[in-house]
Amino acid sequence: MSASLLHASGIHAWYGSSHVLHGVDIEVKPGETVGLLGRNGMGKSTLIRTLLGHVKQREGHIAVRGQDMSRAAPHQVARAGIGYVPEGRGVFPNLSVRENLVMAARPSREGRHDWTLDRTLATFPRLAERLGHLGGQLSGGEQQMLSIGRVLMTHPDLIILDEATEGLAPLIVAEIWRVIGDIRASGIATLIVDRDYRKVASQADRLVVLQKGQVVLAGDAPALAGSSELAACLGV
Ligand SMILES: Nc1ncnc2c1ncn2[C@@H]1O[C@H](COP(=O)(O)OP(=O)(O)OP(=O)(O)O)[C@@H](O)[C@H]1O
Repeated sequence: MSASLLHASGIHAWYGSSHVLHGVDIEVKPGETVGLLGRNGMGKSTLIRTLLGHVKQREGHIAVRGQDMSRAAPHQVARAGIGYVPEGRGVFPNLSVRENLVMAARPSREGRHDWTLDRTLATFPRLAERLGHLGGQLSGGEQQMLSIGRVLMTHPDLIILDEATEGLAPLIVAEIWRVIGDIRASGIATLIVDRDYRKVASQADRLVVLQKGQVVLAGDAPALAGSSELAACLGV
């Protein structure tokens, strides 16, 4: 078994007195695609934000490549090679597309810098056509692409995508999934939350399903996709 890229165990998280995660275990191996599923409000975003260091009221153990990150701040997790495409995007509205991309750029921990501006623009031809536009002038889909492009230019080993296709038109959704496929093919691991559970199940190597802040089902995606167990957990 290959070593973990991200390994979290016994994760608890709270918002004030509200106890949201109850001892979650999750692992992502190098290059692996893990789909995180669950109905609304089951704790997916909270788990992601806890792994990234955004939720301060937390317990449990988080390691990146074996290094303890249980109490790490978000910038330390990012520096360790964990990229995040947040729900609701996260581009600078007053900077141009080029500035948004170039500002984010940094080599990987080992000094790789293969995700150049040119490669990123080749991945997102729409952004290439809008290099001088301000982030705030872009459509929702273009902002999402810019958000993913910014993360790629940080050379992460893992990209966490939280609802990357939410609220977008079908053609744009298809383009985002194409890019997610390219990202996976390039060897970057992904942790994906998306409402389209069938799509997630068809793209992922493994699935983890949350219910009320606990893992209720986990396993190989091909075995779980289309299973009655998965349907029961998701209430579909
Ligand atoms: N900032 C917050 N403060 C207080 N409670 C919160 C906060 N964010 C989320 N919650 C609550 O925590 C629980 C888990 O929410 P979370 O957003 O993690 O679920 P989710 O599975 O990502 O759902 P969704 O798909 O609706 O985003 C919910 O009960 C939600 O109301």
